[in-house]
Amino acid sequence: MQALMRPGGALHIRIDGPDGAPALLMLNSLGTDLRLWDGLMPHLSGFRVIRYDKQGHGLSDLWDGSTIAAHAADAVAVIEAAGGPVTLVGCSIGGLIAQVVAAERPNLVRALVLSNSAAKLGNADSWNQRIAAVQAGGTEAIADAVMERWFAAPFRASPQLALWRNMLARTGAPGYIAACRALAASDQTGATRALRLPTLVIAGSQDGAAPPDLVRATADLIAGAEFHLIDGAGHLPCVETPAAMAAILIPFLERHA
Ligand SMILES: O=C(O)CC1=CCC(=O)O1
Repeated sequence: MQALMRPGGALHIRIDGPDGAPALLMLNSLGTDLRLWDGLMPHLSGFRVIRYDKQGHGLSDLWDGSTIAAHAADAVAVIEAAGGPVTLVGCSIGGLIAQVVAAERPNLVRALVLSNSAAKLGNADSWNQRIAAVQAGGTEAIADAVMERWFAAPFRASPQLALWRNMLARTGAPGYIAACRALAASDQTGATRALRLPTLVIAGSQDGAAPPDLVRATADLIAGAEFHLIDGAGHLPCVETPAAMAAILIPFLERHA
């Protein structure tokens, strides 16, 4: 296991793939850890894949995770520790963090992939309601409702659902709440409209958290961005439909990473 020390604590990071291969930095969604990408990894053998647990998630400490800027600073530290420019692949809040890194540190970013993400996700009221529910009952209290947003019905009927539900329900309330506060306060619309780098945007037709129209509206902000809809996928296509996601992702990475 590998740790990256930050001023406030340790980030759990993992790097797979050959040194010298084009580097990808994977940025996880809310309530998940770096295992989010396990299903996609067999498709990414030609790349150096850098993953980490964001603050308050997985094995990483929590010290300052209540702003997107703090999470973006962690992502920049991971890129610098890994030695240089990467393609960012962010899912949901991970895509929001990616947009901030791309806007503020363009020299560190070759290309941008936003999966099931947007320049603004949800609104302050909905995040504050979620924070109140987690304060009252922990992440267990919201787990069933979140599974409905994460996955389409066929995946929810599979045995794997229990494991993803456990991942969420075992995420500590402080880290989860901090990330919700970051989401409540974040709107990247202006900065994302100014992005000028190769960008791929992916949506899932069954996504209950970042519906396709919202995701497409963010693609429309970025000059030249490619938009793809995965039919039948929910909020986490890297889990639910990794082969379909790879069929979109790999040609883009071969051109731009
Ligand atoms: O938990 C959800 O509803 C889905 C989600 C929103 C932001 C994120 O990262 O995941």
